[in-house]
Amino acid sequence: MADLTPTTAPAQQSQPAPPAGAGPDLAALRAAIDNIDDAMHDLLMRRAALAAGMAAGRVKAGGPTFRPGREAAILRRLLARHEGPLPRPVVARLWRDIIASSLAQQGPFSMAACGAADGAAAHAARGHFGLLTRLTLHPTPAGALAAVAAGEATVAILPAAERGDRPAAAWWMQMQVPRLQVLAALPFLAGPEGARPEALAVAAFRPEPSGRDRTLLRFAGVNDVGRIGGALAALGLPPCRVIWHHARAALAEVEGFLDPADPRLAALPFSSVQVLGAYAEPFCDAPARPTPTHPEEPPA
Ligand SMILES: C=C(O[C@@H]1C=C(C(=O)O)C=C[C@H]1O)C(=O)O
Repeated sequence: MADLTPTTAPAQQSQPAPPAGAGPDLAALRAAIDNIDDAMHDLLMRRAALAAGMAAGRVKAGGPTFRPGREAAILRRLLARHEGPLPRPVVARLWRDIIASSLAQQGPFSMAACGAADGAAAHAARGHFGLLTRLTLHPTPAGALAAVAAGEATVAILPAAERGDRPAAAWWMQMQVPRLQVLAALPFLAGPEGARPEALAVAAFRPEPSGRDRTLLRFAGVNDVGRIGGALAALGLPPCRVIWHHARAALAEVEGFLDPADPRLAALPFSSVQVLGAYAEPFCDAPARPTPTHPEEPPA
């Protein structure tokens, strides 16, 4: 691990003199912060060069540059090891911006969200892919999906499906699969346990597992939606959630990353079951453990 202990060596010789009254401790701490900033900046430049090199060197062999499963695994690892006063949402914010910039290093990347600029989908899109990623707004989810299908945007950001959505809002019923797939849920850092994703990202390629995933299954022509949960559970796929629509369609969310060729799907007693995609299970936030500044008092 890098030695980040405060040193008195200034990072730059041209620092302004500390204000009158500021003691040597303040100057030493500021010098330590300057050294850390330089070290972080060096590492960020090295990271960006590696990401840019992946695209330039065709390491990805023409496959998609956007790999949400890998992104989720990175954030999950960092959030799990995180401690101290820096809030976890800040860690997620910083890395989402770093990753969004590395996507931009690797080729064109843009988003199509439905709704208004201050709407939920645009907010989730900006939160996940940063302020600098190109965003186009579409009046309907179908418009955002059409932009991705036409290659005008890399990902569509759509509100997460809810029971009782009007037909025009229930985009999952019409989405063209397998060409389009759900491959991420936003935000990755969820609120307290049980919080649902605000939005889903859809693109024209297959999702990849992140290690902890959920798969979305679309059922069409369903006469008795009440049978879906039991039928899935009987095959070892108990759904976390089933939502349905009066047009005899249902959307079930199951634990794990399911391959569309998984034989259990063909064994389901429904005429049409399709994998709509999968996403990394969001990380549930818990208060960061504070770093003790004093040795703990022994119990009385
Ligand atoms: C660097 C990569 O490309 C993208 C950027 C990532 C990053 O900045 O860590 C991770 C996954 C990809 O979406 C990669 O595939 O590893």
